[in-house]
Amino acid sequence: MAGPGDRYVVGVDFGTLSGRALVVRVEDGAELGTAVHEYRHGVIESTLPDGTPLPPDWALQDPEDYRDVLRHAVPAAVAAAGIDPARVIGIATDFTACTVLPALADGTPLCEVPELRSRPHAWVKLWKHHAAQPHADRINALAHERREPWLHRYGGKISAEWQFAKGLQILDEDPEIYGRAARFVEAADWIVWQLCGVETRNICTAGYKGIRQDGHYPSRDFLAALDPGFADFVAKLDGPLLPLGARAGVLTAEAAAWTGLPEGIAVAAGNVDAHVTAAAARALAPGHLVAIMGTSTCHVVNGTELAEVPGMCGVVEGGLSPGAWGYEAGQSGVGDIFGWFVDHAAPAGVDSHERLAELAAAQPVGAHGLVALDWWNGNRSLLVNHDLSGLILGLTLATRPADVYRALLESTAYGTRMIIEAFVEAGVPIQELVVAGGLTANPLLMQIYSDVTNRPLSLIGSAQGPALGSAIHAAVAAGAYADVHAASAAMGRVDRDAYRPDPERARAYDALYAEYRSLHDHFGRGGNDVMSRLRAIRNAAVERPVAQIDTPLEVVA
Ligand SMILES: Nc1ncnc2c1ncn2[C@@H]1O[C@H](COP(=O)(O)OP(=O)(O)O)[C@@H](O)[C@H]1O
Ligand SMILES: O=C(CO)[C@H](O)[C@H](O)COP(=O)(O)O
Repeated sequence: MAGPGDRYVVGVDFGTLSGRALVVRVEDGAELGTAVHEYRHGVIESTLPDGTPLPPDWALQDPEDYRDVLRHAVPAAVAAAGIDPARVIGIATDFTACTVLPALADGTPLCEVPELRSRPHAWVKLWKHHAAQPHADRINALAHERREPWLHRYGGKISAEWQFAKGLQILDEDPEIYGRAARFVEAADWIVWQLCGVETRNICTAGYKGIRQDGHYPSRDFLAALDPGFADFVAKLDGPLLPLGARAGVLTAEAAAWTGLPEGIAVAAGNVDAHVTAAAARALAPGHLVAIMGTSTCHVVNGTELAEVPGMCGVVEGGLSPGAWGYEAGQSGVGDIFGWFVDHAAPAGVDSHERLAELAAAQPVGAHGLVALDWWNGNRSLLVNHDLSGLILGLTLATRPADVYRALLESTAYGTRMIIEAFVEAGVPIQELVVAGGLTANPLLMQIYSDVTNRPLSLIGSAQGPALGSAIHAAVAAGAYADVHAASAAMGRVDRDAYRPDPERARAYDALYAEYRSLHDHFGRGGNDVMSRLRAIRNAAVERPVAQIDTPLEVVA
């Protein structure tokens, strides 16, 4: 219940398909009201809103959809909470990342410049835009050749999802758009710019999604060697860099009118949906790995020492919270893979998560005879290759939909186990596994993760982890707490050891995991590059107009 002397903060989580606002009491983190606003354009994958076609592997968004979240979800959350908006003292946001846009010097997205609306490269590139893989390959090859010192901070490879690959793709494919982009800005920072009218950059996206290490981006020399036109790319990225929980500015009159919140309240520095969740799960102490499981999974953990973990997304000082080395790894497809099966493969009658999970839960481990590789959306960690694709091995005439569904759930658990083992082997201790995100609602999935990793699983005590994490950062930015650690202790929630591994199932999974590992290495580490070849064949086929496909008409006749 809201009390008359209470103070509140608002956290806004910008996800892949929607934005959610949450009103939280500063003193104890109580969640008082929430609202979701679906993006009108969702993920723009096959054509721009005006019908301009997009090539394969593209994923764009419309920045106006983000402003609409401020206009709709924030006032609705405040109304649901039944509080007096005048008692809100701060707002903070978190975003998917690397979700990045080219903009004019004043922050206007290039896709909002009328003559540029039909140019695909003028739009926001969503984190899962995977068409920059050739550009990531070029960056990685040159960085290895030149032994660039920052490469090991990214597990030895920069991802096609990150800023430099996406920026280089723009330069390569639409140099005019590249030239018009005075700023190349993470949506995480752009939304803060919209709220407070001041352009800032946050240490988290600059480190993990840009390549900013030890105070520097890659050298001009390196960028010029990639492409002379790319030499000054960093000038588009640089800006006042803020630690997490810092105050970026105050709410402008315009943003106050959008949100219904008081003009002049604190606006926190930008942050990432995954990273901000660690504070909500009270998991900022070293060794508490948080897996934020939804469309994709991000794994974040603080460490006291700097270690190089092959295949991780990155390690950034202060990237998760000030005063520690924050590590990130991830799986690009998790809930999306289960969703694909339900929507496109499961027959009517068993085409719901609930029904498939119920049938799959009745099976002993291994009874389906299947093992799958969870690469439906490429592989972020440990292989960092978005040309990889999915595989299901062991199908027979006896295989039923629930068997495949279970194998897909398990495949993502094996992927997480690979990541945990990579951290531990590289000297980053993992003491606790905490799960957050929408997939915590699937008990079968949670038990499988506990059994496959042979670890107890703690669950975040909130269904709105990222939004609560943002609210915690808003409280710090507003000066209610000395730092993020203190705010997390007072406002975060975790249910410790909610799932425990069963020793027999864990043993059975060890055998299946060994099979997963060997398939993983075979298809992902050069044993057989068939997945890359299939991707190239597909790309050539879809890029060719149908009329040019060589149909052997005489044979058909
Ligand atoms: N009961 C379920 N079991 C497994 N996957 C699910 C279930 N319900 C939804 N999903 C999948 O989870 C994803 C949504 O997760 P969520 O955490 O809500 O979203 P986001 O990652 O965008 O924040 C979708 O990909 C959907 O297909
Ligand atoms: O890369 C990430 C964070 O670093 C996330 O995977 C990305 O932001 C998408 O998150 P979600 O699956 O929750 O929509």
